[in-house]
Amino acid sequence: MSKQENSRDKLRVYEYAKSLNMSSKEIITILKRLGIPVNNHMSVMENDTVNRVEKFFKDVKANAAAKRSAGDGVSSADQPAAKDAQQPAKNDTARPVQAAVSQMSSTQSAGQGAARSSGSQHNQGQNRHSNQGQGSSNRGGQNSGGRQQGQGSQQGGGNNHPRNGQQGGGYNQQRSGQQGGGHNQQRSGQQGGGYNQQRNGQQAGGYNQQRSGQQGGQNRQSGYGQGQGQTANRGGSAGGQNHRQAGGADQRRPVEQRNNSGQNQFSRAAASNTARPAAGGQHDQDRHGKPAKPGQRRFDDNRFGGSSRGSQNNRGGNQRGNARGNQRGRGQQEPVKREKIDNTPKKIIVRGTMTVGELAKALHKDASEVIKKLLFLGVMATINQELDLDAIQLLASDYNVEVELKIPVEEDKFEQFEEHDEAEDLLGRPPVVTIMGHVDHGKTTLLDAIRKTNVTEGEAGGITQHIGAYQVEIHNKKITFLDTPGHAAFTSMRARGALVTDITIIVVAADDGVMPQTVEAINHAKAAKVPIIVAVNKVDKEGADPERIKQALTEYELVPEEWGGDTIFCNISAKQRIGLENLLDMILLVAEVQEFKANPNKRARGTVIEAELDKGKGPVARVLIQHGTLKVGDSFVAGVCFGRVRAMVNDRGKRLKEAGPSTPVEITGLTEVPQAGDPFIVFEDERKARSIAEKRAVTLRQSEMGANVRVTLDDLYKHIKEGEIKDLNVIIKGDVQGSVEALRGSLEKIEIEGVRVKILHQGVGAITESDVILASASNAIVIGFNVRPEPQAKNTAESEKVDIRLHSIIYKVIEEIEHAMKGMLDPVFKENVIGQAEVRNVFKVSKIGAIAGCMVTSGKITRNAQVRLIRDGIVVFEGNIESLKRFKDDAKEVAQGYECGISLEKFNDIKEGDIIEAFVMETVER
Ligand SMILES: Nc1nc2c(ncn2[C@@H]2O[C@H](COP(=O)(O)OP(=O)(O)OP(=O)(O)O)[C@@H](O)[C@H]2O)c(=O)[nH]1
Repeated sequence: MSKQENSRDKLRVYEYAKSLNMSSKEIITILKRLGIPVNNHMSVMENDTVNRVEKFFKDVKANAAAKRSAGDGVSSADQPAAKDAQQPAKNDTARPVQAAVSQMSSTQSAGQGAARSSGSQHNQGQNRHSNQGQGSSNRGGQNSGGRQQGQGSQQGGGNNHPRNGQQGGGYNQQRSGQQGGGHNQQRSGQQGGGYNQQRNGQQAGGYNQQRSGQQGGQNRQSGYGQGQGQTANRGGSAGGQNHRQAGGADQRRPVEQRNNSGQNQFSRAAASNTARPAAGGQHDQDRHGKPAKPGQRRFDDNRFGGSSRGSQNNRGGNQRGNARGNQRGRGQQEPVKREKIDNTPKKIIVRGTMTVGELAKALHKDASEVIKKLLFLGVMATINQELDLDAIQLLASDYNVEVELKIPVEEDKFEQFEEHDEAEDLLGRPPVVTIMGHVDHGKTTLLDAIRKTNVTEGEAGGITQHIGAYQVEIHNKKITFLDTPGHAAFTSMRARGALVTDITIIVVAADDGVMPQTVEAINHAKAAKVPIIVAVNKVDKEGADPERIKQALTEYELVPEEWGGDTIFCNISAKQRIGLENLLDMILLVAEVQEFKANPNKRARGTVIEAELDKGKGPVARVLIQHGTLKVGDSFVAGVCFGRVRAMVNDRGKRLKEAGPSTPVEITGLTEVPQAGDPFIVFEDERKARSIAEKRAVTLRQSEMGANVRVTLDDLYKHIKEGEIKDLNVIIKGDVQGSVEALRGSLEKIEIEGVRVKILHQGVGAITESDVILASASNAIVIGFNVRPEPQAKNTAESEKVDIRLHSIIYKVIEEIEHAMKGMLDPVFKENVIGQAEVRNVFKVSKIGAIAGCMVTSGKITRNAQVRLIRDGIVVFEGNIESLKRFKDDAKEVAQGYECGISLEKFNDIKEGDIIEAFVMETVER
């Protein structure tokens, strides 16, 4: 208590508990019982709290005293030692409290529960004995161990006495219940007999074994306590027996003590027997399953009883042996505390999360001890529970153990690692170039022309292989070209997290000019922040006007250098092979400025450009090495596949033993076919590669099943609030340039809480798959203004979880975006397209107007659905159905695969080939 007084203002639960020789958990339990809020052992106890707890103790003591005095009358008949047993109680204020706590803490672990119940079955006899034991040891006053026992039994004693005559079980139940997981262990380090009693129950399965091994001396002295403890520990099927046996043994042991040192054990035993004939008899019955002769019994109990226990639990047996030895040698004076050798390591190396068991092993601790510590931290953990780094560090610091983190990043998420190289390890590497542009502007011709123009000497004559990329050499410098032209391929790789391109070449045919896909390509390159070189192609053609191209591209912020901009323009003819060298020089120039570098002296990392199942070679992957050097025999992971490089060839079909940064190679030796865009990385051995690939496969499946990770207007506000989003990326597609421009202008004006709308791409026409892929790669939303997504785009949007918003009124778009940014999107309606019908014929009927003879191509058309008429991806009408007929009859709905006649309310301009899309508005829960 003095401690409290000294530092009352900052008294923590554990300090208070310590001052009472109790565990924090017990105090916490009391606090909770008293309705005082408490978090853990570190919680501060206010004066008032301490007073209330002390009052609680007093009440408990008073109750116990009352019970004792009531019980004395009963117990004195069978237990002459009972009074003595009470005396030590006075010395130990904590004990009754513990008993009280034990009563309360019935919500302990299952193991404890088991222990408790078995204890209660077997302990009836024990209780009685323990009381006797206490009593006699106290009377003798020979040793403190005896006294402690007395204390321990006293709590029980108080409760027991009345029960002894009637039922010993109650007492034990309490005691055993009292002791939750690890507490008792700790306590046993400090205390003798009384403890052990408690430990007994406390320790379901295993704990005690160790404990008792360490604390033989104490246990011995405490006698019955020890016995109980051991028996409880042993638990399991033998538990029942053990209890009984222990009971017998325990009973005797205190008697030995009592009967004092110097006498031989047998006679002591005999004395003890005579002291409690009834109890002894009962025990023996328990133990042997039949009544035995008293004299023999005692001998057996002391010796063989002990060893029989020992045979079930070697440590227990030894312990007892030691204890006996100690007892004799020391004349039962002092409880011998065997020094616990502290083999706690100074430092542990942590390579990631660990299970409780693993951590305990690393700390050279008993798992139960670690579990106990976790309990104090408010974490219920099992031995197989994984602990995160914080928990590991916290626990280690509790043991004063330093933690050295050697975490090789999360190896299974290797695409997220950033390569860190010392500047001196970095060497120049060839730039990786992608060619993009509008259809037929000459991308393929250019790729072929470059490939043929520059064949590396020495490799000349090799068979050109299509491996998704190739290298050319000019002025002794290499350039790598990815030979899948087109921005869709480029962006779908980017959407998969692969950034392989260093430079993009936008090919524009000088005779054609800037076309929609040229703009798309520019926007894709810009979104990926990759430098652009414009190749004005087909300059050989009549009517070619490169200047016009330059002019047109200024609109897209591609301003030629001669006009004060920073974009390189090269006039070429891919077909005539004019200007190619200049183009390659320009690529090298950009590369020089950008200083593309990599460390070739480490394990390889790259990206799968293509992969397929080859009939002869099995799974084949074409990989662009981006860091390090790939060697034949290397084990690797590609996406969720793993393998070992069996053979490696370059784009000339030449077999390579190793390949450095920016080299495209085709490798065999995979177990499965990865996907284009998959990350590729080498691991030290195949076993590791396999386990990482397996982990990745699981993660992939989980993420596929998981929630939408892309931004949608519905969760935009959440992302903004969490600071994840600074720009809302938007792609606009509209029916006419005017409305697209108007929409762009209005959207760009929006700025809410520092978040702005950034238009990544805009265009006229239906929403294409390429738009969706760009949105997916750039975490953008797509706004369709009077346009619809193409079927393929719709599917991709669904699979990529890209949010497409379709509107026909500008202010509604603005309102929706603004509301989304403010987190105020009304939980109103969401359009649900229920079906589409294709107009096959149009019949003009006087008075009625146009009737569209349709085929329902998907879903269904219902009479009361709203509809929109779509022509070439553009919405030309939105309204209601006037009539829906199957042949001559009105129909409520017409399903997919059936023909029907549809007339639209106040709209007759229906044409063959139009699509009638039916939709209903549904309320959506946000
Ligand atoms: N006159 C002339 N024709 C060219 C030139 N480059 C390409 N062509 C022709 O333009 C046509 C289209 O060329 P491709 O290389 O197939 O164009 P692309 O951009 O790859 O086309 P897609 O693969 O459909 O996107 C072919 O008939 C080529 O012969 C050039 O420099 N001059």
